[in-house]
Amino acid sequence: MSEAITLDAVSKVYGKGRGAVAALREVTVRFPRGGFTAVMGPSGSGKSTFLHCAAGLDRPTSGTVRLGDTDLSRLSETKLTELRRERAGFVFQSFNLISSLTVEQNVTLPLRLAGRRADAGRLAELVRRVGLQDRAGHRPAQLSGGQQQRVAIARALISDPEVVFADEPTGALDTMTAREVLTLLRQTVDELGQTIVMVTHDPVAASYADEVLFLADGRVVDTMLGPTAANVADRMIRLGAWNR
Ligand SMILES: Nc1ncnc2c1ncn2[C@@H]1O[C@H](COP(=O)(O)OP(=O)(O)OP(=O)(O)O)[C@@H](O)[C@H]1O
Repeated sequence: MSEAITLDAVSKVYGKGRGAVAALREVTVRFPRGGFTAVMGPSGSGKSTFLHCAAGLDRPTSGTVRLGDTDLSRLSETKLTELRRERAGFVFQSFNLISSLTVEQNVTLPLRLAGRRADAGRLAELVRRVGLQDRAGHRPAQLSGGQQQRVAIARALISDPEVVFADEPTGALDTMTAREVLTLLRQTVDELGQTIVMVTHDPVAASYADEVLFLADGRVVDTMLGPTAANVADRMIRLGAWNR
C-alpha cells in the first residue's frame, strides 16, 4: 500500500449531551508515503484533534485511522504506545527535550525506551544531518531554540519512523531560525523519503509542504498542492482565520 496514514470518516466529539463539541466531523484523508503535508485552519477548527487522532495520541469517537496496514482502533493502549514509539516520530512547538540529558542521549531516548541500542553510525549521521556534530555532548540549556528543535528532529528520526508528526514546530522560533528548521524538515522528505504531517498556523511554514489541508469547523474544506505562502494566506483569510 502506498499510503502512510489513512483516516476514514473520523469523527471526534468531546463531552456529552448539550455541551458536546464535534471537533472532527467525518474526516477522510490519505497521506502518501514520502509526502510533506501541512494542516491549517482557523483557531478551534480541529487541527490539534486531527493530529492527535492521526498519531494515535487520542482515539476518535468513530471512524478508522490506519498507519500503514495497522488499524489503530484495534490496538490496546500498550500496543498503541509501542506503535507510537517505534513507527512514529514527534516534533512539538516546545521541543520537549530532557534537560539532564545530552544531545546524543536525547536523540537516542526513543530507542532506549524501546530496549534497543542506537547504531553508532546512524546516530552520528543524524547528528551531523541536523548540524549538531560539535554539540553532541551539550545539554539543552546550552543550545539555542533552533538547535534544540534540531535535536528534537533528530530524536524524531532515530527510529526511522513511517511518519513524523510536527505540531507547530516553528511556533517558538524567530523567522530566520524557523526557516532553517523548515529547510531541515524539507530535506528529510527530499533526501530520506520521510513522510511528514505538520500542523501550523504560519503560511510560510505551510509553503514548505507539498500539500496543504485546510480544516474548518472539524471538516476538510480544501486542499492545495504546491502551496505558496501568499496563496495559503489568501485561503486562510477567506476562511476567516484572522478575523477579529
Ligand atoms: N479536551 C477537550 N474537551 C472539550 N473540547 C475540546 C477539547 N479539546 C478540544 N476541544 C474543542 O474542539 C474544537 C477543536 O479544537 P482543536 O484544539 O482541535 O482546534 P485547533 O484548530 O487545534 O485550535 P488552535 O489553532 O486554537 O490550537 C474546539 O472547539 C475546542 O474547543
